[in-house]
Amino acid sequence: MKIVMKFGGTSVGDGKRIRHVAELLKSYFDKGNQVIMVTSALAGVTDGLLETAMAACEQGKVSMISEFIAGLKLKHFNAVNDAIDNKKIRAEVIEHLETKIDELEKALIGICYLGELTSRSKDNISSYGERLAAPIVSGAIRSLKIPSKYYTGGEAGVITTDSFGNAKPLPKSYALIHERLTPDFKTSIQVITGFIGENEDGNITTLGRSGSDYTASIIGVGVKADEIWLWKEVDGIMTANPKIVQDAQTIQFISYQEAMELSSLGAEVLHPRAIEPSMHNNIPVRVKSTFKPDFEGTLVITENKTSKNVVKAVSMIKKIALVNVSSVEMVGSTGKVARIFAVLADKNVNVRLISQGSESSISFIVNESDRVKTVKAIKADLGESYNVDFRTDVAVVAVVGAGMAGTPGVARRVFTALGKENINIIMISQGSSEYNISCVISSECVNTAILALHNEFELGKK
Ligand SMILES: Nc1ncnc2c1ncn2[C@@H]1O[C@H](COP(=O)(O)OP(=O)(O)O)[C@@H](O)[C@H]1O
Ligand SMILES: N[C@@H](CC(=O)OP(=O)(O)O)C(=O)O
Repeated sequence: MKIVMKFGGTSVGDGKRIRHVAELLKSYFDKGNQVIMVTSALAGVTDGLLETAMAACEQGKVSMISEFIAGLKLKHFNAVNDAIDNKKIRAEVIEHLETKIDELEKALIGICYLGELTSRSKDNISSYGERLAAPIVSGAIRSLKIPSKYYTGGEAGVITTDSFGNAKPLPKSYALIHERLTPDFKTSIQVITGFIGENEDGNITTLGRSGSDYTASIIGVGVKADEIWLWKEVDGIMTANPKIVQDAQTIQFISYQEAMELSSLGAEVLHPRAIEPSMHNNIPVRVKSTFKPDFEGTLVITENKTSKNVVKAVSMIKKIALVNVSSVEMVGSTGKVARIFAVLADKNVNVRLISQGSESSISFIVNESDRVKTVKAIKADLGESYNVDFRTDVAVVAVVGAGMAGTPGVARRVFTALGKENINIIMISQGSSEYNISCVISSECVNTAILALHNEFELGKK
């Protein structure tokens, strides 16, 4: 079988875990599978890079950069020592990392002096997490006597749009990936950096936070994989975030559509766009635990195998703002709502849920970090006769499942379960697919709400 396997940041969190990942890859390769690996950065590294770049821009302290670089070196050199036995390979990898880390240090010092951090330089800096991880993983595989090469996303053929921080692959990527990766497919395990691509001018771009899942899907389509496996720290896609609901269960089968809805409604287990390329090419996606390789996890496929559950999972979105726009000018006139969303699209604001209560008002959810930009943009474009305000003390809870379509009474059960816990529903939204019902509630109640909905739809242990 031809399998693209992606390992997340926790799975490659340190040298011991990388060694475990290399052994896992070898075991599948030895069984006669053709395996390509997509790696994330070591856990916490992307956050550290972005925080340091922001601090460099705002505070301009070069001393702070030396401290960060020392920590980064230690983390990666320790990982090399724990993951790779072969001394020659170790030395090669360390030498490569030294060069890359020096390059990164210079870039960060440049940001200090310039006091400027463009979205292009932000992508360049944040790409180092994966660019430091890939040589270690590839070295660990070679140390197990399996040939391996590593590539950045761009080198592998992931050529993207220019939208730094949120880039999408250009259609030509798929043929390029095929051309570049196929020759060595059978004889080696190739390691590709997740999360990053390259625009047509050769600048590094990123596919959005947690974008390595998306890379795996893109590479899977390019090499015409039989399956794409996303290895995680959890047992698959579960009925709720297992960190919040203790008796959350692994969902054995889920459709592409349901998985997409679930991830866009806050289940951090998948990047929201990760499923799209696989879905269009009908490639099954398996979500598995690195710590329990024999457990099957979740299979994401076209046809949803029948499930007696109307609702498959519950999810939540935090760190959001609820924006309300109202004006009498909206009553009986056309194009005003379109204009609001056109303004937001122009400012790159992602609108996550929408609800129109009456002709004179509309409410929607944006990421908390976009709240001020949103209000300013609407006021600037539509004028002072528009009343725009926001609140940030809110969260979204959602129930997701294809079985909801055409099944009466689901909304009643959602509202009753929340009502029993005295939770006030501020806004409701349901897509016409009827695959989800989402409610905006006070953020203090979010965990209680998730538990109440998980119980109401009997998603826990039977
Ligand atoms: N419905 C869900 N099922 C499984 N995990 C979930 C769900 N909702 C949120 N999560 C969280 O998603 C994370 C996924 O695992 P992780 O190994 O961190 O993935 P990655 O490193 O690929 O981003 C876990 O931390 C888990 O708590
Ligand atoms: N390292 C990137 C990309 C990624 O996908 O990471 P992870 O697989 O650990 O979510 C990030 O932190 O956003």
